[in-house]
Amino acid sequence: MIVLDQVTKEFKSKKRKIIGVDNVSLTIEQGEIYGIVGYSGAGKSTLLRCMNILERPTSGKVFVNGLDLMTLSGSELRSARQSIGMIFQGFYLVSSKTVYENVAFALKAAGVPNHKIKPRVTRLLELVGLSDRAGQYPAQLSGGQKQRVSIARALANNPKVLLCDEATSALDPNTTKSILALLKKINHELGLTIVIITHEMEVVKEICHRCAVMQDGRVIEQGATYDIFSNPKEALTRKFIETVLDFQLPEQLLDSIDGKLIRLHFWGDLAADAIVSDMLQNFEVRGNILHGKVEYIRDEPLGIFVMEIKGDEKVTQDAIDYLKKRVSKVEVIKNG
Ligand SMILES: Nc1ncnc2c1ncn2[C@@H]1O[C@H](COP(=O)(O)OP(=O)(O)OP(=O)(O)O)[C@@H](O)[C@H]1O
Repeated sequence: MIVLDQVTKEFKSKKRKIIGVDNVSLTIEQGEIYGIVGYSGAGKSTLLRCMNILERPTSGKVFVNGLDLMTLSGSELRSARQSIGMIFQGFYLVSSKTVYENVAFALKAAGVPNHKIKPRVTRLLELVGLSDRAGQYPAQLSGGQKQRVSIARALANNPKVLLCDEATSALDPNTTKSILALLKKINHELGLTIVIITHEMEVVKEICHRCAVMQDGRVIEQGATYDIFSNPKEALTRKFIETVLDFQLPEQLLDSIDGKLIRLHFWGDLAADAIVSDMLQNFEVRGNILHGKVEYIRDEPLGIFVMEIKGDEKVTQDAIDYLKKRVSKVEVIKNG
């Protein structure tokens, strides 16, 4: 479990003071995958680095697994960091060492006796799907494979927490998916708490149980990923969501619509088609579905349909009221 209590990080240069993280309080539960999303400069990296005191907060408290990290001495902090693994966008593998040696190095540095190193590295390479690459050098690996080595290295000393700094940002979409699947597996099998910072909402949608949105050093919105996707409160959150769930209709089509245009949200397992066809049978209106899609947030369905309804004003309103009682959310986008 990670608790950040009113954490602020200021950077001072001769000329000015920059606030990287501004009074952030967050609780990340043991065993969850937590995403922190924001544009470049929002303070994500700084916040993540405050979680293992690679960046020492100017004020506030940081607790990881019950330890108050700000009060630890240098050597206590080094030992506490063994239970906090970290991976990066740039992998940071040692190019002159093989895959096996890169992982073994983390164990040697932690003082693990030699006879325990080989079985441990073998198990870790198996876990990340690289058993057949042990003797290869980083230059012989793809980006996804390099990230797998860095995950094995980060897990070497059995951490309870894994911090991921834009871990998939340098990878193509398919490789990103396979690395996210690996992180999901590790979270599930080892019960590891995973914190991911990213500017890609797709990453959050795919694997995060909960997430926070950052802007100008502050957390402006946080919650369960499904709630954030289905009912975002802040304009910036909506903007991030639109990068994944794009329901914009072409201007030309919008101009040609003379009925009422509505957007229907179906949360969970509501049967969208059945509800819409019931409405059309019960009310004398014509309906035309212009856009309809079911997306999966982690593994939970979220359906969004955009439709035009035409008919007598009163009957149309009754039809919309009928829908409001049956679907999760109805928005009138254009009044016609
Ligand atoms: N060492 C530093 N010295 C001075 N300013 C810094 C330092 N590190 C970060 N900052 C500033 O703090 C703010 C937050 O930066 P940070 O790197 O945490 O943002 P980010 O959301 O991770 O962005 P990116 O994805 O581009 O890394 C920025 O204004 C940045 O310029």
